[in-house]
Amino acid sequence: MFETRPDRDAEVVLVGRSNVGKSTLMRELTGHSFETGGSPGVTTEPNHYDWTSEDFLITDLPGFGFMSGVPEDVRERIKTDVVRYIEENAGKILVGVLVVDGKAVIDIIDRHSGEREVPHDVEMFGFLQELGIPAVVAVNKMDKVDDRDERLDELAERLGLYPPWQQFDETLAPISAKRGSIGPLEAAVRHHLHEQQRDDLFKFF
Ligand SMILES: Nc1nc2c(ncn2[C@@H]2O[C@H](COP(=O)(O)OP(=O)(O)OP(=O)(O)O)[C@@H](O)[C@H]2O)c(=O)[nH]1
Repeated sequence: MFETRPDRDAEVVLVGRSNVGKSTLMRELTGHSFETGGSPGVTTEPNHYDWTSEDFLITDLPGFGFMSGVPEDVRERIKTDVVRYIEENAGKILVGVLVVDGKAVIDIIDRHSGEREVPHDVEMFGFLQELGIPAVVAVNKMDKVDDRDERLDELAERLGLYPPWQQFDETLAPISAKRGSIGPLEAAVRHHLHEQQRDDLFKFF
């Protein structure tokens, strides 16, 4: 882990609500061990690591949304910090990975959708796109989901992507971090990295 943000140009960030399995996923991606399943919302600062199979920085941003025992103003501050971090580093962030709980995400989104309310996950997805950062949604805990395609179609729809979800496999990556099956996420991230390398190459012509 690094104390402050290392001076590297290529970065992938991980964002997500509390308890979606971000630490479990980080362990799979980096080989480091992290505290998992402890009290939610323990991480309050960005943590930087090396992505083992690629030459870039992977940053675990603090979880946002509901955290039991954490006061509202602290939660708000964490979210503001996360947003600010992404804005300030947007030029270097190659991909934003939004981690969601595949079993719970639809209910959570629907519960928080209203006239004056945009659910955090939907908001974050839109925010990354607004900043021109390719977003990949790591739909975690798929081992708990029976009606897989139906769920993923529903999620696509909530994010403004027209089903069937399979059209968006660079954006929606069903995974199970706990079981170590994260292939779709690695493939989606690589897709965006290569696309950007290609764009960079074309700039010379
Ligand atoms: N069934 C299942 N459970 C998972 C999976 N990934 C993580 N979990 C469980 O979900 C719980 C939360 O996982 P964490 O990795 O601690 O989640 P987190 O997002 O880091 O949580 P915070 O520390 O609150 O930000 C733990 O009990 C994990 O074992 C998965 O793929 N499938």
